[in-house]
Amino acid sequence: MATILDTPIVPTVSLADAVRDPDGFAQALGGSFARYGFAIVADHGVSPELIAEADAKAKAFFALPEEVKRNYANAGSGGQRGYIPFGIETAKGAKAHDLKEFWHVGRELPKGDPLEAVMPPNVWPEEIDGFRRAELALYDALEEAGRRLLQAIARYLELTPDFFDATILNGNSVLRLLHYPPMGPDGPSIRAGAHEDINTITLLLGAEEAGLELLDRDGNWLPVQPKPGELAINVGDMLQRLTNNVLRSTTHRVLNPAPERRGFARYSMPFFLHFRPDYLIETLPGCVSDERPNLYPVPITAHDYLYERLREIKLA
Ligand SMILES: O=C(O)CCC(=O)C(=O)O
Ligand SMILES: [Fe+2]
Repeated sequence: MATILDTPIVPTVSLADAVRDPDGFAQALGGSFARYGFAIVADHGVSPELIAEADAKAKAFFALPEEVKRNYANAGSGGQRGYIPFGIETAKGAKAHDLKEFWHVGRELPKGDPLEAVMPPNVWPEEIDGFRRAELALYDALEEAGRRLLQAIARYLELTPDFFDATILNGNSVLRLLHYPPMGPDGPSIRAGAHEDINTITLLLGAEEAGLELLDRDGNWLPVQPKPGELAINVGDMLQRLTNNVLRSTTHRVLNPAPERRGFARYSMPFFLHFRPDYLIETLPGCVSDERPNLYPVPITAHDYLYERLREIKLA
């Protein structure tokens, strides 16, 4: 049988180019969002050692017995911190829950910080040595990569390049460590139902195991196939709203792979980059015109918007 060589549909862009040719990179990134609603980014500055360490600690946690993991299910924080067991998150409007368990890491705040009112404290599994250090290091590195990507997005939108820096300072960003267990050959076909992300942009690591698909502007489901270590980036609802849908929040889902890979678990690590809670999401004037009237005339803070949406996916 002839081998079909898979050429990834969404092309890879290199964040290293942002230093050499900031405008060229901004156009490449923005063009990928315009065409696919996703971008794949190499040379993002998050070191392979850091990724491997964070991944190993997450896997060690998920390998713990269910009753131990449940000690970290932190019902009081609206699903924003600690362990979220199987059977909770349900894509908006979907009947079946997703086949995944996950862990949420949030921002570490100095004691007494006023933001404690809206950002619950982190919890840490005491069974896994070095978990806290590894996950916080990845959180910081992904936040910095996200800031650099937003500088390119600002250029693409013809804003000053540092426009987003202040909007994400102390943002309510969340690192999600995900585990989808292996399935039998006859298992269900969907690992995570079709959804959009709520936040500003998402930086996803660990999507090299097949299954992630995006819904493109023509209504086709296309595979997202980053190579190991590359980041898959998508725009979330908050940036869609701010840009009056110039940048679209792309629907995506995770399918169970072909039967021969069904016996493998999927571990992925999306970083949901958020605006700071008091940032007022008010349509950018440059994204409104006669042909594109303002779809969101009433502004909303990032915090209020987040909680509206978390209730819809049964996390709050
Ligand atoms: O597992 C993945 O690769 C994607 C996860 C995802 O889309 C999400 O958790 O929002
Ligand atoms: Fe997602």
